[in-house]
Amino acid sequence: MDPSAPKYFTIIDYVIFALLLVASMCIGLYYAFTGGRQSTTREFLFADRSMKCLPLSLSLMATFQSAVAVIGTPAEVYTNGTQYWFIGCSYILGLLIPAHIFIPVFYRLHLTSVYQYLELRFCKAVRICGTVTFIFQMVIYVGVGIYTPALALNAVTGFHLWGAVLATGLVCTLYTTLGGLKAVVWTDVFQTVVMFTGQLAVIIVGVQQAGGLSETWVKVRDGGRISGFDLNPDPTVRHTFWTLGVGGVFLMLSLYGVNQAQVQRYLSSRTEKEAVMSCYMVFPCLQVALMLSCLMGLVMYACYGNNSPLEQQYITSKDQMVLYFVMDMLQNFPGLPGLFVACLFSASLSTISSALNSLATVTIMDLIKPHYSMTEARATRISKMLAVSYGIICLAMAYVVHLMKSSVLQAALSIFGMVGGPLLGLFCLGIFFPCANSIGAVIGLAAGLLIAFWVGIGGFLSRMSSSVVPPFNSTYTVAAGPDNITITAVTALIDAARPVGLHGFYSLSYMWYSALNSSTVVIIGLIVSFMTGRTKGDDVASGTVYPVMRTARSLLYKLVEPSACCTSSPQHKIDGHKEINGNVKEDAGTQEETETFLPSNPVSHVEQETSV
Ligand SMILES: CC(C)(CO)[C@@H](O)C(=O)NCCC(=O)O
Ligand code: NA
Repeated sequence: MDPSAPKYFTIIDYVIFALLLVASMCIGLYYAFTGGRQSTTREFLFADRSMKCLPLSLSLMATFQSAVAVIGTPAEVYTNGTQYWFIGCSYILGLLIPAHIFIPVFYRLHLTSVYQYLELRFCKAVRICGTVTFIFQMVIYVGVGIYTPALALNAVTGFHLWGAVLATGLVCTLYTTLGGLKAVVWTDVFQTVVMFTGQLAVIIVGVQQAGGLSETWVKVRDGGRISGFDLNPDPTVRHTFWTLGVGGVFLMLSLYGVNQAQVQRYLSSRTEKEAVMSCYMVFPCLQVALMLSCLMGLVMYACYGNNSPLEQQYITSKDQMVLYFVMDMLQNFPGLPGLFVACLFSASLSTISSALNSLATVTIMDLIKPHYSMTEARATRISKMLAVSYGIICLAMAYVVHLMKSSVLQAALSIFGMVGGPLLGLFCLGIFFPCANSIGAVIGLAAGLLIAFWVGIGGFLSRMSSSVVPPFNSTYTVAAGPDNITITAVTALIDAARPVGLHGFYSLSYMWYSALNSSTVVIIGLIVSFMTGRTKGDDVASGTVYPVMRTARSLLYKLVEPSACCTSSPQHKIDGHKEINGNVKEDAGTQEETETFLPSNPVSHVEQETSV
């Protein structure tokens, strides 16, 4: 069989793919006609604040796990080995910190959007800056998310590119608009199952094709694809333990700590405890997702070795490799290519739907409702119209992404770092530094975004202009053979041309973008705050600052004298009365036992939502 021949779908493949879209639509319709029939913003945007932790954790994982991860990660592991897997280390702190710092602060404030926090802590202007930045980030990201699976499918099977883009965009917009957050979360659960099943099926068949488990292992080991800890401290090396394990923590914080899509899920939990639990349960889910995609890369290597289909010019980019592999290896298994394509689109649908719902939420809660008084029914109608509009905007964005060319994984993670990083810095400035003021916050955010785009775009352009040099430094030796000499030569060349000055700055690993940009916001924010008259402790709305020193002291106290652990709760300061839009609200968190705090009267939440 000619390996360069286009691979075609059988009828079963089309049926499986269609089933995915139909099932997702049905879940949307179900939630459109049950419960409160999506007639309030509380139901449409917050799933009645009644979600349990299991569906939430799967949904939290699915939100930032799109086709980008499903096809980008294996391609990365195929070309550069398993170093990327160390990003899994960053999940520990990247989830513990949100669970114990961000969730308690946000949940107890009964926020309607995470940007409302910025108004409580700083002022309205900071809130709007945060919202606009978020919208910008998510619209670009969704563009990448819609376009990626469609492009891969088109390149490998000849499936109509814009047909696939339109089908995903429209189906997703429809069920998001009809079924609200409940539909978004439950389709996420269903789609996660499809995603894992598809990946697992391909891995199993792939191992079989490669000649069994031990054969697979020997091939990837001999091919140098198993990477050890790379402890090179050089921040310009793309992937090392430090860039992934430490830089990755900041990336994770920007996604799982302060991103509206995720915070909205925490806020829609029945209780704070359930929100914290869901955050904990994301950990194993994310590890499974990471493992499956890394294994897929290894299996692919075991099957093709160094004769990649890219090398043989059957495909034109790294990002088409996974799908080519699936169509190539799974030809004799009718239905499996369809299952994998369903897996790919599941990954993207779950991302797009979360993004559309969160975009509608911030637009109505942060940009529209504070300025116009309106009835609940009208607000819900507008939210639905917003979800549709953002669906269309993101489709348009897919076309813009079509015009850019970059490895999708790096592109997506760079967007998170360049736009999500400064936002993370803004929230950290508010939560950890009581002295920071509004002017500091706005100028800090602006400075963070400026540095982000300077380094991000500078790096992109300088990589473009020097594209003869591979964009990565491989620190392990690739398979022994005559090629070794050229590889050594190239490595020496890279070392000789070790970037200095501005170029050193531009060649910063994209995995550090989040850390760099969030620190810029905090540092500039603090400097400006001190220059313009820092906020005095009493002027900060209570509940908006996390008592770092107090917590540290009580932790220390616990260590020294374990019996005294129950007498001092570190969270005393983040409760009490606080002002929301001029009304002093009773906060249930004033109770001594914050652990047992349950929102006893759900009706009061409705009032708060509509009062904003
Ligand atoms: C963001 C992480 C690292 C963790 O969630 C991972 O899911 C990932 O690499 N995502 C890439 C972006 C995407 O899949 O859309
Ligand atoms: Na997803």
